[in-house]
Amino acid sequence: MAAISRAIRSCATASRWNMAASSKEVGAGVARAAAAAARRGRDREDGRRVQWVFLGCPGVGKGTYASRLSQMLRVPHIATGDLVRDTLACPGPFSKQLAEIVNHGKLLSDEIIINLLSKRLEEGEEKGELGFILDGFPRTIRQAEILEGVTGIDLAINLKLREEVLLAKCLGRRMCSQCGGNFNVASIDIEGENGGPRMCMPPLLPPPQCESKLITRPDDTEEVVKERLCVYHDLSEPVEEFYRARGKLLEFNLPVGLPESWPKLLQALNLEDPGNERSAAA
Ligand SMILES: Nc1ncnc2c1ncn2[C@@H]1O[C@H](COP(=O)(O)OP(=O)(O)O)[C@@H](O)[C@H]1O
Repeated sequence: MAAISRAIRSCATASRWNMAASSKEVGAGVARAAAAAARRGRDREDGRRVQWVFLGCPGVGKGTYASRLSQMLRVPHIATGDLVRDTLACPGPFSKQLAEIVNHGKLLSDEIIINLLSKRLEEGEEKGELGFILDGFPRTIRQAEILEGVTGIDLAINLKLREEVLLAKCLGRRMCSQCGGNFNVASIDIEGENGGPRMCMPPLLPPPQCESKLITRPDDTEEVVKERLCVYHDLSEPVEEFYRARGKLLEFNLPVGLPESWPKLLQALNLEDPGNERSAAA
């Protein structure tokens, strides 16, 4: 990890990322890569843990699924959006400058985001962390090239959901300012596409003690979410192709809510639900 964070930082600052390394692993089967990586993640004898990235539009649920998988596979869940929000919470000219960009739905420069990520990886390394699930990084081709040049990514999981659902989910997001819990007040019930089943997602409401303390992210307004979706299509969607060309992309269309999607995602990743493992062992 120390080597990775140092290398990422030096690539970013000196603009010397290794593009040659990026074409090495073309052809690895997605399912095989997923299964092998998952086995590594669950094998304590093997020093190597999974190194996965989550791709997908704002509001698709990257944070929810990345966080669940990271607990299951015992690797840190590193969300660059969280690193940015921690920085914004520290008052000063730098956070003011960042807020101007983030609250307009734009991406921060590759240099800024890579510095934040390198710092987080260094801190993790000091604590003995192994492997990672990145959420919200890479978001540009340049970020993907830098990452590929310094370490192997086993798998890129690309979550997909219809655009009108993404917008509703972002607008419904709430956080408790006291306990930090994440909720969603949106109640989604829309016609299926091409005669498919209706899409229903019930709200995830806060407990009574959090109700009066709910806050909304300043970048979760309709105008800014629409801008973030445009930025995703322009700058981040090409990253999907980057991993597809290397045989590392797992596309996953989220069926409906979490209870239905989670077991299907585990199935796509060749992972056993720990709940089922427990019942099998009993
Ligand atoms: N990899 C990145 N590159 C550039 N900017 C980033 C990156 N990750 C996060 N940010 C900034 O932080 C904001 C919030 O990120 P995140 O919580 O991941 O948003 P989203 O809900 O849109 O996926 C982004 O809109 C962007 O301004």
